[in-house]
Amino acid sequence: MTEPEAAGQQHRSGFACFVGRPNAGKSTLTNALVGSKIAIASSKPQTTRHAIRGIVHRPDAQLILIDTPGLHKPRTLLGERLNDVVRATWSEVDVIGVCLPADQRIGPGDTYLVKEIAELPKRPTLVGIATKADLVSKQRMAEHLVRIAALEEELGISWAEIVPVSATAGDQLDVLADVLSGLLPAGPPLYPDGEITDEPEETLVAELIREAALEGVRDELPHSITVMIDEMGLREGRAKDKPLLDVYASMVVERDSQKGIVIGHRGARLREIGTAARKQIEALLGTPVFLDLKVKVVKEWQRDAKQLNRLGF
Ligand SMILES: Nc1nc2c(ncn2[C@@H]2O[C@H](COP(=O)(O)OP(=O)(O)OP(=O)(O)O)[C@@H](O)[C@H]2O)c(=O)[nH]1
Repeated sequence: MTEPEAAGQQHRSGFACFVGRPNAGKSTLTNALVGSKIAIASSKPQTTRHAIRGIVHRPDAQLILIDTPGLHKPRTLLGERLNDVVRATWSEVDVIGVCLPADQRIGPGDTYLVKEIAELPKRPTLVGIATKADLVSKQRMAEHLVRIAALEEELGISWAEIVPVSATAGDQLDVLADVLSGLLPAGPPLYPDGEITDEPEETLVAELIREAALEGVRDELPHSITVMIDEMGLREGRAKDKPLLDVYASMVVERDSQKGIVIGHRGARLREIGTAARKQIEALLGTPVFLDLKVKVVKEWQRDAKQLNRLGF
């Protein structure tokens, strides 16, 4: 008998994702719940085809957090496909946590998202999460919670719970984890303990490079950049205690002008991106890294179905 069974509780397991406007605090919250340790396993998820961001292991529950890209007004084929992925993910999780930052008024961006969720044919359980609690007074938080509650009637949804939380201060994280776990179906753990994320290493590395490339230039390159890992592997002939990981990657942009932005004056930007990405990859994988970064222009890759398939979308 496992511990929770002995205590008369049922073990629960399932999937959740966080949604919210950009900067709502979704990533920070995910990291705070999962913890800083990122273990990479090569096994593919059996129960979902979506990217797993992290797994919260508890004696009484296993909460699997799924990553979704943001929902955008689609202007390109890629935009449409991403939105389809988002909706498919939303329909398959058990719980959606809607992140509504307490330091911002609830606005059209938030209601648009919640309306989209309200219109799903199969709607998961919803939890309202008032993020960034540390940034506001008690009184402002109270008003915010009232506004969140009012969305039920305005948009025709219902919250299973509304939870204020601060990911950075660590306040109420345990309450949120309890609430989310409690809403999962009864079932055994779906992943072995210790397995935190099961994205293939190459996907994570590509994501880190993309993050570094977008740092500071988000407005100039929205969605127009993708990263391909051309080759990745431990360098041969190195002493066991001195491994070096070689990563050859290409950043793919749509236009020559974007290539210029990524490369920067005399290659300064490209060097910055390389250094930032290399540090992140080293931190993630715990191995010194040699990173070779190229920039390629693939004209209009976002509109071209063949290119999209080649780039893995
Ligand atoms: N003070 C405070 N800041 C927070 C908290 N959570 C997130 N932030 C900050 O808010 C900013 C956005 O946080 P993210 O976690 O990146 O937000 P996100 O929703 O994942 O953003 P996108 O990836 O753009 O959708 C970052 O600067 C965080 O440091 C919090 O609980 N308190």
